[in-house]
Amino acid sequence: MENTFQLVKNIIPPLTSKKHKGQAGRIGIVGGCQEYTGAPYFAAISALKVGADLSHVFCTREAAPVIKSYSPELIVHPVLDSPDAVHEVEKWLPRLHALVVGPGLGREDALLKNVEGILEASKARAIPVVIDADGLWLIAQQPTLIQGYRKAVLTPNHVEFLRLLEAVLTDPVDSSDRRGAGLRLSQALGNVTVVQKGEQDVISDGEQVLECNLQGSNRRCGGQGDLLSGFLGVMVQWALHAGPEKMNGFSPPLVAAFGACSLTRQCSHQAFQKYGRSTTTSDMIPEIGPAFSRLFET
Ligand SMILES: NC(=O)C1=CN([C@@H]2O[C@H](COP(=O)(O)OP(=O)(O)OC[C@H]3O[C@@H](n4cnc5c(N)ncnc54)[C@H](O)[C@@H]3O)[C@@H](O)[C@H]2O)[C@@H](O)CC1
Ligand SMILES: Nc1ncnc2c1ncn2[C@@H]1O[C@H](COP(=O)(O)OP(=O)(O)OP(=O)(O)O)[C@@H](O)[C@H]1O
Ligand SMILES: [Mg+2]
Repeated sequence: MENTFQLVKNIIPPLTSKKHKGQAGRIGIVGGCQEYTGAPYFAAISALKVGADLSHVFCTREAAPVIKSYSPELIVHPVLDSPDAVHEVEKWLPRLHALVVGPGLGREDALLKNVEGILEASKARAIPVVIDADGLWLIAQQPTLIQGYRKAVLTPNHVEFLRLLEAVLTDPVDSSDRRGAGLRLSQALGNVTVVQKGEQDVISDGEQVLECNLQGSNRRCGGQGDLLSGFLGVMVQWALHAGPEKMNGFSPPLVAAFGACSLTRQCSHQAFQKYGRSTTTSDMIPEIGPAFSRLFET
């Protein structure tokens, strides 16, 4: 794993006085509905805390005031359930470096239809997309939406991964062979990167497999995956910007995913050392800076 940490270090843009606001990352989160406001908040704040300059949330009308009230740092657009949602998001796309689609999105048909349009518009502009949570529900219904799009990264948990396997692979596959199953799924999706979260995170782009088994914690409180998706939104565009020559033969999304997984686990580890059983995802947020320094700035 040591060498892979070096690859992540190579993609981190230096902090210098020569840059203007926005150059380290402008990220959009697509998600947030009546039931779920925490998930898009976690994804959006983690993007900022890892180093993005601006973090936008595109959510439903009802969810917006709630998400805004969590943080003055987020830019919140209450557009996702509007009749022209796709256009409302599309007009921001030229100003965004990456999208994270799914945290707290819910599964309402009308919203998923809008997200379909947003994904098509993002692909047309070659914008990297991280797809998580209910975004993966949509992909399981319609895998062709991201088929062959190498700037897409999927971040399924255990259940979401099994759902994708079932939807995408025609032959039976032994899901207990996590490396083999991840490789097969990625290949079947045309080399979309797949991050299988779990006791070890298994990451594959259909050609290679990386595993992240950095010590995390035994707390499984909700929201940790949302933090991961926000980190990845930022890191995937850092990695693509750094270019393949800095990757030692790995693809940029693979290196970015390894970085995001490591950082999530390190934050979980540090928060658990302080709060033990009472650790929640909110306790991981103040750990982002120290965890990042520890892993990538030493
Ligand atoms: N504070 C919030 O607003 C949060 C909202 N969330 C949102 O909640 C929505 C549903 O996400 P879920 O992740 O619950 O997905 P699902 O609704 O597909 O539920 C998966 C279920 O499987 C269970 N499960 C997880 N790991 C398992 C394992 N290894 N073996 C067996 N069962 C397992 C979970 O407890 C969960 O009940 C998404 O929109 C998500 O973003 C979550 O991100 C958590 C935090
Ligand atoms: N058994 C485990 N041991 C150690 N770390 C784990 C374990 N399971 C998951 N993780 C870590 O927890 C983080 C979130 O993964 P998880 O599977 O809980 O995602 P999720 O269910 O999508 O979370 P969320 O509640 O945000 O939707 C990842 O960094 C993953 O590495
Ligand atoms: Mg999740």
